[in-house]
Amino acid sequence: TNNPSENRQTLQQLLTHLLRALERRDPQQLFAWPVTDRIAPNYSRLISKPMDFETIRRSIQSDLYTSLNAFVADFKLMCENAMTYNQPETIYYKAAKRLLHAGLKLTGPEKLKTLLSALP
Ligand SMILES: COc1ccc(C(=O)NC2CCC2)cc1-c1cc(C(C)=O)n2cccnc12
Repeated sequence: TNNPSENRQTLQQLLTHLLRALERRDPQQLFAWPVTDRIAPNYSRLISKPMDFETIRRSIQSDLYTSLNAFVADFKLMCENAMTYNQPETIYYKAAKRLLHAGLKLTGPEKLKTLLSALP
């Protein structure tokens, strides 16, 4: 519809659905909350824009994302941060790589067509 508030609500519903689908692929909840310097030494010095699923959820709820692309950009940032800070042989790097590929498939044009066709 061309009703902005309806469109915003639909986008929020879509993003919340995608967020849940992505969170399911992080059963160990390694991406659920912000990484602290306590569990990852020097993290805040090395990673300039931290991102995690809880922060993404808050952004959806406060209408920070006005497009799917903005949501996907934060998701990719979250995965890329983990592949920057952690060495390739760590569980965090490997989990981030798997999550990134799963996420890009989920938000790719093919899958989105089916999702969008299911919307009201
Ligand atoms: C919210 O962040 C976390 C929360 C919990 C855990 C955790 O449960 N780690 C145990 C699984 C093997 C030790 C790890 C992390 C964690 C994420 C990350 C990321 C995402 O880089 N990380 C990097 C180094 C050390 N720990 C972590």
